[in-house]
Amino acid sequence: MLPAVAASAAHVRTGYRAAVEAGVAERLSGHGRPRAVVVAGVGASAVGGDMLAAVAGNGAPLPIVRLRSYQLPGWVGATDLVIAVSGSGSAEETLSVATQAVRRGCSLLGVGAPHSPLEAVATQASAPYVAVPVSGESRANLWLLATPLVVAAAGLRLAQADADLFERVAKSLEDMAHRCRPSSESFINPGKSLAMDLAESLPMIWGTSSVTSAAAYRLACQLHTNAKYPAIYGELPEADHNQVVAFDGPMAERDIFADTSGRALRLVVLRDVDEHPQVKRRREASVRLAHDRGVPVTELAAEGVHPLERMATLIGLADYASTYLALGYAIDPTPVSAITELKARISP
Ligand SMILES: O=P(O)(O)OC[C@H]1O[C@@H](O)[C@@H](O)[C@@H](O)[C@@H]1O
Repeated sequence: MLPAVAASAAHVRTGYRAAVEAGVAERLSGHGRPRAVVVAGVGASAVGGDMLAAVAGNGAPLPIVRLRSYQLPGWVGATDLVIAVSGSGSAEETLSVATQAVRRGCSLLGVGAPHSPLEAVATQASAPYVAVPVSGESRANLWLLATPLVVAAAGLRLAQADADLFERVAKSLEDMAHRCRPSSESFINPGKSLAMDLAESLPMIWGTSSVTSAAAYRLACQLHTNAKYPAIYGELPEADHNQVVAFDGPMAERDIFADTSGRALRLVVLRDVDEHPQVKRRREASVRLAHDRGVPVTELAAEGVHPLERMATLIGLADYASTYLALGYAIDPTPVSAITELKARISP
């Protein structure tokens, strides 16, 4: 998994080139804006939808809906764009949605493995398809799958994203890869030190904007799949209306992992420069509340100007930390046997 994480910068460059070669921006800008954009995908392939929505931001002139299931909502029709993303090109939920989109006459854009069932659906519908050279698990190819979606957002004029931006993002992921390289010791390696913070804890991971919430969800999912580890995802302000009460609960009072004193619960807050002023106040107050109750807190700040750069700093770190946490527990980060077994159990 570590080599795949280290390849993130290369994946941004390859994903960008693939999207440009497939003419994504031109093909999407040629039709005028759709009424709504639906991004369909599950697991790691769905994260690009969160990233697209975050780069488009709150001021987006149309709804951007993330769909992580089988059925296209009834309101979706011919004036809408459905973007179907699947690393393998064969996730049943995504294929089901892509097929319904074609049947309803929606515009379709596919992103995923070449020569896959998803490519066949797109090709048969004469829809654009960005074939990216996915190798192994989709989560190890996030940037190959997500970068074309940001190119699509730029094509739809939902975000500013040019070649320079993708190069800056690639450089920032390279920088993270250097700082998190295996030979670098924990005290200067942010990936290892975050893994040490998370170890022996039940992390409650909060985003404070669409940018850092996308990264928070990615961190939680990477903890599950790489480290086979539980985590609770939340975002402010919503988490202040429910999850915050866990600061007073049993997980905050004792360490379920050991007989030693200490606390299981840990609050992990992913900060952003672009927070609603009330969310900023809520974040500061929540962190103080956690401190007052002795709940340990890890605060991480997204760095950069463009939302994609800010997501890259946190996602790059999340990918390393989750892999180092797995390795710290002597767990192989790559296999996901529970998912494989589950798929086998429901296969006809
Ligand atoms: O990413 P695709 O291939 O669409 O598959 C969807 C998801 O399937 C799951 O069961 C896992 O394997 C995920 O890593 C993957 O993202």
